[in-house]
Amino acid sequence: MSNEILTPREMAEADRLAIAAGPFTGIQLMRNAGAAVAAEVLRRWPAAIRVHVLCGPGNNGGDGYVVARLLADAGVRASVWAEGRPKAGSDAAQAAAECTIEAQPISGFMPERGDIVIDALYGAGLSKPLSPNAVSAIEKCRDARISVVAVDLPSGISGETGHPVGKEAFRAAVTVTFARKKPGHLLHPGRDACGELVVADIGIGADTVAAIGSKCFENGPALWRGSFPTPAADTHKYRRGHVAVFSGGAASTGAARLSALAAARGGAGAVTLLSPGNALAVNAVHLTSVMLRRVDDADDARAFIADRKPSAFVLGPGFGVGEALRELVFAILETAGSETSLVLDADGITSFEDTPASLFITAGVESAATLVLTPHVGEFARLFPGIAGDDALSKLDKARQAAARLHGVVVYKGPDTVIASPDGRAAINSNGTPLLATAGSGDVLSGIVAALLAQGMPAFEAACAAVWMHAEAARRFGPGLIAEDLPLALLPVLRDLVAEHSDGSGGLA
Ligand SMILES: NC(=O)C1=CN([C@@H]2O[C@H](COP(=O)(O)OP(=O)(O)OC[C@H]3O[C@@H](n4cnc5c(N)ncnc54)[C@H](O)[C@@H]3O)[C@@H](O)[C@H]2O)[C@@H](O)CC1
Ligand SMILES: [K+]
Repeated sequence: MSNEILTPREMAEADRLAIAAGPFTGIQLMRNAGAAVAAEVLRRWPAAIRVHVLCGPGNNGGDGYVVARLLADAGVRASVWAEGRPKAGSDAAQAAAECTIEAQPISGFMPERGDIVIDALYGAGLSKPLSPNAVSAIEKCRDARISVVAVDLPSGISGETGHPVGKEAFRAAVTVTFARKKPGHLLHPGRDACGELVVADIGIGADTVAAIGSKCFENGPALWRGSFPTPAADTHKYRRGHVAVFSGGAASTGAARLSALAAARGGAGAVTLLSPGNALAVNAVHLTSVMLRRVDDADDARAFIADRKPSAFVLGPGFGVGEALRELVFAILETAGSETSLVLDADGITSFEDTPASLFITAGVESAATLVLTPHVGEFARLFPGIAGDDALSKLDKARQAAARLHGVVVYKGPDTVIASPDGRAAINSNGTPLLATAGSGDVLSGIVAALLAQGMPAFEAACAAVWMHAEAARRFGPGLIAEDLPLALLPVLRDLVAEHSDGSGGLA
C-alpha cells in the first residue's frame, strides 16, 4: 500500500528504521530529499533565474542547503537565507558544509517579483510559532506574489493537525514531501497552504513504512476496492440488500426520498421508505420503484423489522428532533441484530444532544446493530462537546476518539472528511469539492453508505467508499449540481468501479 498517512512522529520513526536498515545513511536520505525538491523546481521553472532558499536550523534546513547546492550546480542564481545554524555534527551541518553558497541572515531576505522561494525553514520539527523574521519573510513573499516551493510542509503548519502553530504560515504553490503524506497535508487549512502536493520517493521502502503500522490512510478505491460489492450472476433483489429509510412528517419528506433514491442507485436491491401516516400520500405520489410502508412509532418499526428483515436503515434526514426518533434508534439497535446497520444523520444526531451516553451505551452492546454516524462540524460538537472543544486535537484525532466512544463508525464531514472506525483505523478524504456544499447532499451520502452496508460491505469500508463516490460524482457532474442530481451522477463512478473490479485493471487510483 502507498496510501498510508504518517504522523510526523511516525515519519521520524520511519527515517530511523530506514537508516538502521540501510542502504542509505541520514545524509544520503537528506541528499535524496533535496534532489527531489531541486528536480521539481527545475521541471516547473526551467527558466528560473533567481531562487532564494530559506534554511532553518534543523533537518528541514538541511534539505534546503542540498537544494541550493544542486540549483547552483544547474546554473541557477541561488542565494541562501538562514535562520539559526545547524547543530555541529548533524546531517544538516554536513549538508550546509557541502553547499558553498554563503548563508546570509534571513532578516536581509528581499525577493522580487519573478523570483522563486524555497521554504526550508521548518518541517516536521516545528514546535512553536514562527519568529518575527520568518513571519516577515512570509509577508514579503505574499507582497511580491512569489511562487513558494515548500520543503516537506509550508513552514508554520503543523504536520500533525494541519493548523498553523502560530498565526502565520507560508502558502506554497507546490509542496514536496517525502515517502508518505502527513495528516497536515490533507487536513484544512494545511491542505490549502500546501498548494500542489508532490510525494517524493527518497529511498524509504514500503516495508519500512509498513513496519510503522500506521492505521491512517488517504481515502480512495485502493483502500476498499477489495470489499466493494459486485452483484453475482445468480443474485436477486433481496440478496443485494434491503435499505429502509425513515421519512419525516408531511412537510419534510424530501430528505428521506433523496436518501432512498441514493440507496437504490448505490446498489441496494430493494429500498423501502418508512413513512408516518400523515405523510403517506405525499410520499406515494413521488415514489415508483422505492416501496412505501406506514411506520408511526417504534412498535411499527419493530413489526417491520420482524416482517421484512431489512439489512440497513437511514434515520435522521428531515425526521425532526426528539423522543420519537430516539425510540426508533433504540428499537433498531436492540432488535434488528448485529448483521444490520443504522446510518444516523442530521436530526438523528441532534436528538441525542442531551443524552449522548444513552446512544453510546446502546451501540456498545455486542448484539447491537452496527452504527454509522455522519455529523458535520456542528452536529459533531453537539454529541462530543469535550472532544470537539479540545484545540490540541486534530480533526483526525477527534474523529478517532469519537468513534471509540460511540462504538461505531464516525464520518466527520467537511471539506476534509475524516472516517474513523472504533478499531482505530481512519481515513482522510481528499477528493472533496465545494460543489457538495448544497442542501440535501448529506442525505444522499447517508443513502449511499446504507446501500453499501446493505450489500455486505464492512462499515468502515462502506463509509469510506460512500464518501469518495459522493465527491467523485459531484466532481464529474460539475457546476450547477444540486442534490437531486447526485444519485444519477453516481452512474459513471459506479461504472468505472465495477469495470475495474471485473477486469482487475485498477482504472481508478
Ligand atoms: N533523516 C531524516 O530525518 C530526514 C529528514 N528530512 C527533513 O527533516 C525535517 C525534520 O527535521 P527536524 O526534526 O530537524 O525538524 P525541523 O527542521 O522542522 O526543525 C527543527 C529545529 O527547529 C527548531 N524550531 C522548531 N520550531 C521553531 C520555530 N518556530 N522557530 C525557531 N526554531 C524552531 C527546533 O528547536 C529544532 O532545532 C523534515 O521536515 C524533512 O524536511 C529529510 O531530509 C529526509 C530525511
Ligand atoms: K518547510
